[in-house]
Amino acid sequence: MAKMYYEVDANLELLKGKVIAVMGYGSQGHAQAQNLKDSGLNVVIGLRPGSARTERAQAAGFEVMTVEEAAKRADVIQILLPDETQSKVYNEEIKKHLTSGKALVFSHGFNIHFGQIVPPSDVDVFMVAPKSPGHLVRRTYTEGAGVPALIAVHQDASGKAKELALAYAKGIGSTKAGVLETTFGEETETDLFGEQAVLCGGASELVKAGFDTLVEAGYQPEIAYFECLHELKLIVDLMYEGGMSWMRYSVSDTAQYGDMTIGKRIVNQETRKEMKRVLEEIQDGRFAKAWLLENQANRPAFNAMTRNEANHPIEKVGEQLRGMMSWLKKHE
Ligand SMILES: NC(=O)C1=CN([C@@H]2O[C@H](COP(=O)(O)OP(=O)(O)OC[C@H]3O[C@@H](n4cnc5c(N)ncnc54)[C@H](OP(=O)(O)O)[C@@H]3O)[C@@H](O)[C@H]2O)C=CC1
Ligand SMILES: CC(=O)[C@](C)(O)C(=O)O
Repeated sequence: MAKMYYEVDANLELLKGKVIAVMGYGSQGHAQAQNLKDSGLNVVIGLRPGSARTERAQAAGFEVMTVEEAAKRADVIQILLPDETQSKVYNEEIKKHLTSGKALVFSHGFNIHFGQIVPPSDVDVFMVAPKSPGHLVRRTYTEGAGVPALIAVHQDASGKAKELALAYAKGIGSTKAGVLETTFGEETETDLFGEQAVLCGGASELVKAGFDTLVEAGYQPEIAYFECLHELKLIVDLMYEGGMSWMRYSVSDTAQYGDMTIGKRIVNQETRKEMKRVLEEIQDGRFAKAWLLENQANRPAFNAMTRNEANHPIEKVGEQLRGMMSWLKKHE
């Protein structure tokens, strides 16, 4: 069993007295910056002039400046910009200020692993990757808890890179939940695979296929939504709490029998073969190349697919039903 690191394994004092620049104030940036600040650390925010997030960051008590200014002032630079923009911003605004003794931090290994950013050898380069969407990184911290995170060291110029990574993980609350050590390559390839084949991609296609099957057979769209999306969260919550066995204990035996007999027809051997092909395309860089080229072409396919997905009937039905479920926690 891999070693997990917790509060006692991390020393926040290593970051006290250092200026931490969080570049970006989006899903991860707003959460990590606020958590670090609430942990008593000195955080500044780097954003592009005119960013819509500037006011929100200032309202949260942060000094906001350009990425270049923040990089100049910082001892620790956390790049929480979109993966596809990090290389350009790094080369134009960060690289020149990444002087000896500083630390460069990431929450996803994409740009290091695929050679889009190549830092100088005299700086620490490490990762602290929360295994959670940013908004839950913040929500769990405010509730006195934390989300699990991965750490990885790419360069250890100071001899303390891992200790600094653990201190940073403690600053965002993750040592309350548990921190696992990995490599930039393992985090990058498993994270890309997870979000494509299981979490976002696999799950949304499974939900839409189920919803479409029921609606096309003439059942009410509301019923299809409750069955295929609303209840999926509840079932996954049970898996999260106690594994497949706890979920199967909690659901009816009828459901468990159907689960164990029909499930393998839905996610079958062909699905597993396709998952292996998806992983190969991640490992050999084909996905990374497609994503970087898509951005260089100003995202024609990304924009078209986003528009088409937003028009799927499940989105309208879901919006109407969520409005009726007053108990549902609305996202910030
Ligand atoms: N989303 C998540 O839950 C997770 C994300 N990660 C990783 O965290 C990193 C950040 O992702 P995420 O938080 O989702 O990103 P978001 O898209 O939510 O936020 C990006 C931030 O960067 C700013 N930004 C965009 N372009 C520029 C630019 N050229 N110059 C300066 N600032 C810019 C945006 O502000 P504006 O556009 O207003 O300028 C925004 O504040 C990525 O590496 C991602 O892989 C890791 C784990 C989970
Ligand atoms: C939340 C997370 O880690 C994801 C899905 O991989 C991402 O948003 O990058």
